[in-house]
Amino acid sequence: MTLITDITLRRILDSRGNATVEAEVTTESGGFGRGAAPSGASTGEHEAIELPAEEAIEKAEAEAVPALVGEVDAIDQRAVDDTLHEVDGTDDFSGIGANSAVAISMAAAKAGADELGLPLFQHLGGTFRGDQFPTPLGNVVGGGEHAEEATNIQEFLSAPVGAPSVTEAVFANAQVHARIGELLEERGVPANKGDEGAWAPPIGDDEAFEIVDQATTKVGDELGFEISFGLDMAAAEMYEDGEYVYEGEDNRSTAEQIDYVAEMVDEYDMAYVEDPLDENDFEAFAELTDRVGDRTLICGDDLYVTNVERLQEGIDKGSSNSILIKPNQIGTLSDAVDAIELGADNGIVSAVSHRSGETEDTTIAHLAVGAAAPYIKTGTVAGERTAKLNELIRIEEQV
Ligand SMILES: C=C(OP(=O)(O)O)C(=O)O
Ligand SMILES: [Mg+2]
Repeated sequence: MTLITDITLRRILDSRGNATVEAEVTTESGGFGRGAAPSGASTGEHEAIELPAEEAIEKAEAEAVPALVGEVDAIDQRAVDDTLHEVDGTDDFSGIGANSAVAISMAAAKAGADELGLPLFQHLGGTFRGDQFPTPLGNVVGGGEHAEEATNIQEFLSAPVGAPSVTEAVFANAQVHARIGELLEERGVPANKGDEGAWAPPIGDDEAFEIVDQATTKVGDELGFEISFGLDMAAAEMYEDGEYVYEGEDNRSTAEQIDYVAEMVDEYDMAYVEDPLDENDFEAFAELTDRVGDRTLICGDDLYVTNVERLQEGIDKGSSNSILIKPNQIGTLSDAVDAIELGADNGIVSAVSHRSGETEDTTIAHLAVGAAAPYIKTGTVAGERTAKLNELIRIEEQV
């Protein structure tokens, strides 16, 4: 037994400058772990509830800390996460806040790993994990809820599917990002950056497709392996009164949206499309997956919110062949792993993901390796993004 002996919660800054929750967990024999909650901007309607940081801390200090300290073994991640659910008493973590829950869950996992003297990915995944690395999906151009006056589509993602190692894939995405900067400059397009460090140029989606295609092809040719690309359309954010609203273009009906995405998949041979349709439209997702799911990944983020019940509905309806995994959408690492495993048992490919508001926390890099997720989406260049990417490079060196 290695009981948790202390939990400290505090407010720290996230990458947008907002307050978020950081947790520190200490165990009986000196194990220590620290975890911090990320925060989304284009959040799904069905996500677990993030409370204002101060309130989440107060509630967790009153309810969760006394139930964990001196009571639960830090190595037993299921027991930690079950306790968080019990004391919260709701099905969406609105009692203590999903931000407090996920920070404690991640800090306890790290304390457990420290206690065992194991890297976190191995504590999470077990002895036989650590030999499969995710392909990093790198946000290189974007707009939507992540940047003003930029593309309608939230994220254009470099996808180095042919990279021989995760290290080479990480560097490839950085090179694509740099190449896009040059292309924008050549075109005289002034480009700021969005919340995740992707270029946020004032151009239409069509031009962004062209530029990203050009950059991924060029860098892929230079490096000698395939770099495809993909999208996060975050379509729930565009969906108003039964139509997908595109600034500067005609709106699209659901049928037109499906046609548009299917055409773009084939025109650009895209590897991945996240949230192409509204977060409640399991049926439209299924129609699109039926059309193009044999040649690309159709991924549900806001559709599933890392929730096994929603994922089961998607499996039953054939809505997608991929799921995005965000631990803070559901509140604990155990719930996130359950979603990855339910997906894997049903041929659904997982992509473990950051949020647009992030911290230096690197847990998701370990989660992706420990759970053998085929993809990770965690940005390309900004410091809170490279924290995870650099951790993947270190993990690859260790195994
Ligand atoms: C990372 C994303 O953005 P956010 O964290 O704002 O939901 C996303 O939509 O996949
Ligand atoms: Mg998304």
